[in-house]
Amino acid sequence: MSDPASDPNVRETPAGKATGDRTDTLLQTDGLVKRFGGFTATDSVDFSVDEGELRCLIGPNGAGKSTLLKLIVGTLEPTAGHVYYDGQEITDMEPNERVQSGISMKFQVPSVYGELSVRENARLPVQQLADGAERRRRVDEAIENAGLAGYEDVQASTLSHGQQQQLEIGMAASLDPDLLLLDEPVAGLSVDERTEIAERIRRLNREEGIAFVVIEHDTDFVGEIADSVTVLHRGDVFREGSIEEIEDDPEVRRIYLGGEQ
Ligand SMILES: Nc1ncnc2c1ncn2[C@@H]1O[C@H](COP(=O)(O)OP(=O)(O)OP(=O)(O)O)[C@@H](O)[C@H]1O
Repeated sequence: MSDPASDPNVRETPAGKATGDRTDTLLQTDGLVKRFGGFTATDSVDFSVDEGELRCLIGPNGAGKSTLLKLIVGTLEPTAGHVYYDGQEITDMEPNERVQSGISMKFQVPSVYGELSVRENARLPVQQLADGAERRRRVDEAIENAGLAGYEDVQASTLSHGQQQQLEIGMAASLDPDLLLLDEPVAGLSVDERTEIAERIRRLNREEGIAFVVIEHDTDFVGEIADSVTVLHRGDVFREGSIEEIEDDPEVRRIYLGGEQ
């Protein structure tokens, strides 16, 4: 990564991180707008994540949560606004470059290949690595992080839905990210599977120092894992705070329970 302070083409973050006075802001969006035709999915979103922070993103259906993550990982282009990561503007950076810079994402739609084995799946994200020993280490680490040691040769389609989600999280983590974005990683899972994934996420956060943004609807799960919570509503940040502050906020209750979306 180039030194932003010496590169005149690199735009500094609004927080001024790109200079010598580093803050611990890892990701920041500034006025991020995404329109689909005449519909505004995200409306001037200012959102930030600190290094090593575990932030959950909640909000009613259609609030713009998935859209915001796709804008951060670069699979959608913003209509307006900026994205900064580790002190540099990445708004125009290709998704694969963002991955190399340390942003990884597990999408809402499962992307494990059922006809491949666990090990073959785990090889996919790291197949570009030239160093064979490093590649094998990352594959083993992905399987270990997914809690699937002993399942290496099992066909992925025979895994439970929870194990497949864990495999995907392990694969996303094997890219050695500083920021991992997870879109509803426990949707449709049993209580036990959710607990296991909560532990997995917490361990990656504490032991590997990976910062997370996790989209999740279930506030019990959010309470188990989150350092902080952002509520998105009608495409913009509505509230930010601890899970206790968010749960006690009557306006948040109103947008969830009042049927207003
Ligand atoms: N490719 C697209 N084309 C048109 N509209 C879209 C597109 N993607 C998303 N939208 C719309 O943008 C809005 C926000 O969608 P998004 O998926 O970001 O919401 P969300 O908060 O993640 O919702 P959910 O909790 O239901 O997954 C929705 O009204 C959705 O229909």
